[in-house]
Amino acid sequence: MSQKSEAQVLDIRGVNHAYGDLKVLKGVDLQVAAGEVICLLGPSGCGKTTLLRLIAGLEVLQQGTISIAGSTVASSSAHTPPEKRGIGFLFQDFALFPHLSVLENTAFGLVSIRSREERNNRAMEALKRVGMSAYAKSYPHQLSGGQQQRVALARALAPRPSIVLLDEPFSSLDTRLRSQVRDETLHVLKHSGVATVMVTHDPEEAMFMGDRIALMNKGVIVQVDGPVNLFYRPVNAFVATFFSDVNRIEGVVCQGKVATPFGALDAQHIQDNTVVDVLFRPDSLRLDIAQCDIHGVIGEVTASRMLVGSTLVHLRLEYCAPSCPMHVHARISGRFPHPDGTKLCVSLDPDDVFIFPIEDGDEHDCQPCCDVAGQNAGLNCPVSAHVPAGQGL
Ligand SMILES: Nc1ncnc2c1ncn2[C@@H]1O[C@H](COP(=O)(O)OP(=O)(O)OP(=O)(O)O)[C@@H](O)[C@H]1O
Repeated sequence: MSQKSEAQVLDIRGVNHAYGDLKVLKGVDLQVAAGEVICLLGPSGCGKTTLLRLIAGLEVLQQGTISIAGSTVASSSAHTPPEKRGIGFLFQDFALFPHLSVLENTAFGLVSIRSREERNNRAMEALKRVGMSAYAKSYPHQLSGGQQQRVALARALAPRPSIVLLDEPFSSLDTRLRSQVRDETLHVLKHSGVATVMVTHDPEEAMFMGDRIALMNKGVIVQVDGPVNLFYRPVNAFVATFFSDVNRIEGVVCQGKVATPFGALDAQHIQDNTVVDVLFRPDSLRLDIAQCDIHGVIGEVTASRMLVGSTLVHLRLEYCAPSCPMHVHARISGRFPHPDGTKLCVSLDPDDVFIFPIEDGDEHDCQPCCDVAGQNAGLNCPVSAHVPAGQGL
């Protein structure tokens, strides 16, 4: 390993990787600091596992460099084998050896320690950290899924690695156990001060676990940021739609504005005639049994469904009807008392709206349309759709 003086524990620069003609990673840069948990998130096939395998050394790097704790472990001319990279692994299926006890499993990666007693002490220390020391003599088949996961975490941490790599570590656990185990895992990782890279395809899990999230799409990191910025300051429609359901209105910027049922929204930063997505989350809509002012539009409840702690309300907006029928979802906290068919005033806080040019959209000429009051507003008539979370646009 060649020496470098890098402040970050993990430093990935300019990584490109292909399987035959399939370009899987395209110019990936990523840095991870000690004690930081970073989640690689993205749709199936975007390249998360390939990136993790390259960091681990399970895949030979084709282009770029990967440095760990200041040493280059992979480049076009160097490949440090996985066992010499100072990495701990935690896989989906935990990969515990069935014929070894919990203590023996945990001590497995400590071969560099000659003294058996010292190895066992170190393994016990790791088991204590995850609350499993009382099970040291048990075998994996005698443990629950959550206990097996804790042993696997102890085994990953026992050699005191600089980085732990976790590949969908909670996916084999049922929903209730999963939230408990991931909470415990987060505390253990943060307490140990190790740098962590975790692959997940679940946005909520990434937000729960990650100090930062690298959101990937088609082999590229689209945005790497803290969960709050990803949620409230998405760089494009893909990011905005990945973390929650959104309502989508397609419109055209005319005179620096885009027409919506909630009034003409400011889009000065986008060129006139550009086709745009206007995106807003269901919980950004306000529903009132009251007269609408210029910022609201009448909506008829077509259905409502109680979810955990909130209700999703389906609404048909009376906007330019029948030429622009609009279906939107609102999410209100707790129970929704109104039956289907109720007419409500639906309004939207303009600060909760994201407007992005549609990347492959054609330019449209501005055509006269109607405003909230049904008058000609000189703006294009938009169309609406609802985008489920995790799909991306
Ligand atoms: N060994 C391989 N040989 C050929 N193609 C591969 C190989 N491994 C992965 N791929 C392809 O590379 C692309 C990226 O795969 P990768 O497993 O990195 O994605 P991912 O984001 O982890 O997906 P998932 O969430 O479904 O696991 C996919 O199209 C996959 O089919």
